[in-house]
Amino acid sequence: MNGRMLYREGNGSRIRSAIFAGNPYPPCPQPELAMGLPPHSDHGLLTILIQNEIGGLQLQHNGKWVNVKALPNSFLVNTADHLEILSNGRYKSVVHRAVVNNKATRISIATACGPSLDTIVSPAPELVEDGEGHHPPAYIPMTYRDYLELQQSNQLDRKSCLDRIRLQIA
Ligand SMILES: O=C(O)CCC(=O)C(=O)O
Ligand SMILES: [Fe+2]
Repeated sequence: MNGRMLYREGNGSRIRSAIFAGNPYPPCPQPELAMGLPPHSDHGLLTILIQNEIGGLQLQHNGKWVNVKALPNSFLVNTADHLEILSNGRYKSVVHRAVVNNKATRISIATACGPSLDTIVSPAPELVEDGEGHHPPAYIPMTYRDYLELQQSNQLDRKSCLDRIRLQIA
């Protein structure tokens, strides 16, 4: 069973949040017919992932799925949705998924590091050019709380949450 837990810490406007997710993937007799975790990108700024030595994480790169080697005693850091929004699209949120195997249990613990739930996440003003309009804001501002609710709702119509707030730039 997967578990998620929200942790908040800080004072005044500098409150931050971390959401821990424990993901166990038991062996599957027909791994080619199953998916451990479907393709998605993470909310928050960065995700820190710890995993045991059984591989299974794949990243999407140039339209292909690439296996991530599970290095012992290491943290893997993924860029997530709010870093893409804050950087106005300069840093892309990595799309990833977890596949299963028929030999051993894989375990991962992901920590999504984000702002406080009331923070309105929008492109940083320094990265939005108003004069010549080279980099107009590319995402609709939204509180972290509303973003989490949208991501967990059934209103995404098979789109990613990021696609729902991405503005079409002419
Ligand atoms: O198990 C993994 O490697 C990925 C976990 C993950 O993507 C998540 O919890 O968001
Ligand atoms: Fe993830």
